[in-house]
Amino acid sequence: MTSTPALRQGEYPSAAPRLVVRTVELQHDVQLMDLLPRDGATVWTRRGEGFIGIGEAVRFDASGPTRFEDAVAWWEDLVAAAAVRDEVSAPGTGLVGFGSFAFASTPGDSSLVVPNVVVGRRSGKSWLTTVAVEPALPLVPRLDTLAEAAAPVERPNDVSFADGALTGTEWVGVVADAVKRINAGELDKVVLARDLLAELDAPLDLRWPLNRLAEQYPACWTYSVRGLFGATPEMLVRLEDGLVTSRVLAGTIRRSDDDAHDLALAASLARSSKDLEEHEYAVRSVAEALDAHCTSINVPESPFVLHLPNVMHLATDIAGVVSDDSSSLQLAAALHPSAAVCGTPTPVALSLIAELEQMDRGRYAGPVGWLDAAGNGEWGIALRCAEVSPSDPSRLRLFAGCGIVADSVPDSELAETQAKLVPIRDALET
Ligand SMILES: C=C(O[C@@H]1C=C(C(=O)O)C=C[C@H]1O)C(=O)O
Repeated sequence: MTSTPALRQGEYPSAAPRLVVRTVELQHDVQLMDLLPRDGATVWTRRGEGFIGIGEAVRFDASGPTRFEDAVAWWEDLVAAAAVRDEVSAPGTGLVGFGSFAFASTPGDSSLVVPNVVVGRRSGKSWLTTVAVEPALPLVPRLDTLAEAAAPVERPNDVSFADGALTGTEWVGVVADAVKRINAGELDKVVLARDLLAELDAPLDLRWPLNRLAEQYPACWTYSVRGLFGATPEMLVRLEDGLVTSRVLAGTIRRSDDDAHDLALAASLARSSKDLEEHEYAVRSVAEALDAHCTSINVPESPFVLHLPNVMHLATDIAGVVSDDSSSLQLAAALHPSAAVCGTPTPVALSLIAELEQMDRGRYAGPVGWLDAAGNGEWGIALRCAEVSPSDPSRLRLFAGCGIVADSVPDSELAETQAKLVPIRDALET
């Protein structure tokens, strides 16, 4: 498969590379995760549907405050120049890009990738898209050769975890500082995160945690883009044929091992004024940002409780009809950072995060997802994730954070981060 060197912001020639793209329907059903090669792939999947992407036809790397608009401009040029033969013509067929964006404007490290091969599956239909950079022609792989390339999955042998930027105790102190600043009237809500380091005795075979996450967290979107992988329960924005939806989460309670007790916990979460307040900030930030791009937004009056195997969240599904020609990536840019991962007011929360967390979030809590040439796409928030070190594939950083409001109890917030780290820790260990 051919691949071109990655282009950086400001480096790409004014004439975008001309891609030759071909999508064909597959006559038999596929198991996406069975097609993943050992040496990494792009993944976006939920309940067996979605995509896997192999190789890299072109990639755009961006950073800084203009990372989204630069990626949007690059994508528009790419779409305008591409020669596409699409025999399926549905959202996610033809030219598709996969992206992962840094949470913060600095230092930042964001990418949009077009794989050489994309296999997609949706509503019982499967398709294969191949991409080449002219003058090369797309190599149409046989799926059985892809499956053969998928060598047996290697299970991690030995994993050890260590504190990241701060110890648990130090982080509790930081949360206590944030509560004081909230009570002093500086801001209403801030989302504080911490990182954990993982070291394996050999380079990680990403297929191992990806398979675990997809199996164990079917309500979440399992993703992997350039070494950032996880299973997120939060959909920042989905755009399909003009209809926009968003799943906002904020307000969390840990699950017990007892289903009856969990029901009582879910009821207490739905009544908790602290969690409802935290949730309201997040819903409002998304609804206000979408309002500028939509007509007839529907925001349910009260949240429902989303049950995941490790935690339960207050959740609100917002829907609207887009009134301008924004693509899903432009909407994601408009919504980021929502108060679910940043706080209220946004600029104050952003600077408090930079001051208190003492770490670079990287692409954690940034948008991760895909878009097609028509602008359709899905952008989740990169949560419940780990980032593989680009220089050493046996080292990873894991992340988790919590919304802090006036009534937050620092020790409970630490316990909440531990519960949120369970999916990714288990996926590396079991
Ligand atoms: C920040 C994270 O999660 C976010 C914060 C939540 C909360 O504070 O209750 C809940 C879901 C997410 O919006 C994370 O998982 O790292």
